[in-house]
Amino acid sequence: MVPTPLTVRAPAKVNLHLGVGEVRPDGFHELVTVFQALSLHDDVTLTPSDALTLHVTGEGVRDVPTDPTNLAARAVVALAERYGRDPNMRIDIAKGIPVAGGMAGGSADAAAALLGAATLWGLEIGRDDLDEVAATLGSDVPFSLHGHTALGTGRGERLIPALARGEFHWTLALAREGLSTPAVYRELDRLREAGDPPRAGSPDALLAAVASGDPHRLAPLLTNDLQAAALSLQPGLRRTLRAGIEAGALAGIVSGSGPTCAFLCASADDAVDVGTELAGAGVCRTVRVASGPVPGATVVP
Ligand SMILES: C[C@@](CO)(OP(=O)(O)O)[C@H](O)COP(=O)(O)OP(=O)(O)OC[C@H]1O[C@@H](n2ccc(N)nc2=O)[C@H](O)[C@@H]1O
Ligand SMILES: Nc1ncnc2c1ncn2[C@@H]1O[C@H](COP(=O)(O)OP(=O)(O)O)[C@@H](O)[C@H]1O
Repeated sequence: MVPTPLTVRAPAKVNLHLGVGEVRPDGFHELVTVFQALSLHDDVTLTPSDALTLHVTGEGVRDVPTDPTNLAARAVVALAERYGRDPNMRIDIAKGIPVAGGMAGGSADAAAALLGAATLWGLEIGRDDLDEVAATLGSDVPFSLHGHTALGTGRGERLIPALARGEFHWTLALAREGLSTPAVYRELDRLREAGDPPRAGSPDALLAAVASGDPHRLAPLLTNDLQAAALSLQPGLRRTLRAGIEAGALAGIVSGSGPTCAFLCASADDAVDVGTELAGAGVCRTVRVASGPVPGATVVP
């Protein structure tokens, strides 16, 4: 019998608010963050096989490992070990999320692989069990499973769903080179040792703005403590951020650890206009438009 493949789609994210606290004894930083899942996604297809193999196509394939360090492979192995299953399968990843772009592409693949493997094996486990395995794979993986808009605390893995009304429209400027997440956290630590860069306050006003559905109210509240560190490592991003505002975006922010810049726009049409101007200005590798919030990892019927 020919094995039946199963495809799971998982979204990119942007941090609308990213407050970075102190370094914990385990090396992670204490976070208060508001995630939003966006309509830019990876598709992960699992096909039962007699070996665990990986095949990657699409955005940034050159930089995605096809060995057991790939987060989707690690997800399948972690779940197989926990529930006594055979991890052998073919994993096909169609990437739409920029690699090392601060948009949780690897986490999306891990979340998709977890949900896919649990579905293929018919595991009767709850979301809590899946969340527990997800958090061992990366701080952002639980959010990639859940999607929508959520407040994240701890190292980002403890989630509380947040209310969001309507649809927010984004233009994303993808950079030529990626940024390493640990390097950006280290750069923030260095900047904080050398001075006292401003810190994000409480996310309460931002959460109220997201609930109102009004992008004009949300725009001035977008904040990211990692932005100063990302700009310090890639100073050219300042130009990208300026160009997006000049093109008519309501606000621009580095997405998570960067270097993708995310621009909040007043409408879907504005997002396309901002993208066209940014592409013409030569300040980024390429542009995408996206909207949010969208659901987390979902089996594609
Ligand atoms: C910065 C954020 C914002 O959402 O995402 P990206 O922008 O990279 O997608 C996350 O904190 C990244 O989450 P994720 O990419 O899952 O990171 P992990 O694999 O858990 O950790 C990678 C490394 O980042 C640093 N790290 C991560 C999370 C955290 N709360 N404190 C940290 O200091 C640590 O150096 C850790 O070893
Ligand atoms: N399935 C995967 N997709 C993308 N990157 C992966 C994957 N598995 C491992 N990685 C590695 O994880 C690192 C972080 O990539 P990614 O998750 O795309 O970015 P970010 O952490 O900035 O959101 C990259 O250096 C990449 O080589």
